[in-house]
Amino acid sequence: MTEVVIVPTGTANIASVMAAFRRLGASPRVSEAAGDVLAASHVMLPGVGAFGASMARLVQHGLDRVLKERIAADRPTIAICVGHQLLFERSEESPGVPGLGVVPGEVGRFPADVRVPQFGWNHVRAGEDSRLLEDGYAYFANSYRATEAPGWTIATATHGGPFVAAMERGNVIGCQFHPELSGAYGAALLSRFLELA
Ligand SMILES: NC(=O)CC[C@H](N)C(=O)O
Repeated sequence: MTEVVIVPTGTANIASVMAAFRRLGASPRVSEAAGDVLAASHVMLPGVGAFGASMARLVQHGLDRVLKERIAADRPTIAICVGHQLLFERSEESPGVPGLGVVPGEVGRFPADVRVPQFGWNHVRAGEDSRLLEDGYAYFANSYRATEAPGWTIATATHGGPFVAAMERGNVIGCQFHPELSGAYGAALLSRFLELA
C-alpha cells in the first residue's frame, strides 16, 4: 500500500484529497515534519488558499527547503491548486513573497475581461510529449494562473486565453485543477502518480 504524505498548506481540502487517495487504495497521512516529507515515497502539496499564507506555512516548518530538495531529486511529488502555484518564483496574488522557484516565472491574474474566480469544469489539453497528463475535463477553482512553465511539459486549458492547467517534469506534477474533485479523470491522474517510483 503506497503511503502518501500530505503537506497541509491550509486545511480546506485535506479531507477530500485523503478520501481520493484512500479510494485508490493508498494510505495518506498529514505531516509537516521535514523528515517525513523528505523520506516519503510520495508527497502531495495541496491547498486552497492564498499564495502568501500557504508559502509562510511551508517556511515556518522548513518545508520550502525540503520540498526543493525533494523535487531536485525527482522524488514523486504532486502539487495542486495553490500548491501548484507555489512551485513558481512568485505570484501577483502575494507581491514580494518568493515561491519555491522550481519553475521559472510567475503566476498572474486572469485577463480583466473574464470571470474570476474560475469555478468549474474546463477542458484540459495535454502536450504532445506528456507522459502523465492526458486530455480530459477537470475541476478548477482559481483566480490566478501561470501562462508558461519553461522546462516542464504542460497541459493547457483556456479561460480568457490559454493557461497552464497542469505540468510535469519527471516524477513531479503540478495541477492548477483539483484532481480530487475531477471525477474519473482526476482519479486516473492520481493513480498514475501513485505508480511512480
Ligand atoms: N483554490 C485555490 O487554492 C486558489 C489558489 C489561489 N489563491 C488562486 O486564487 O488562484
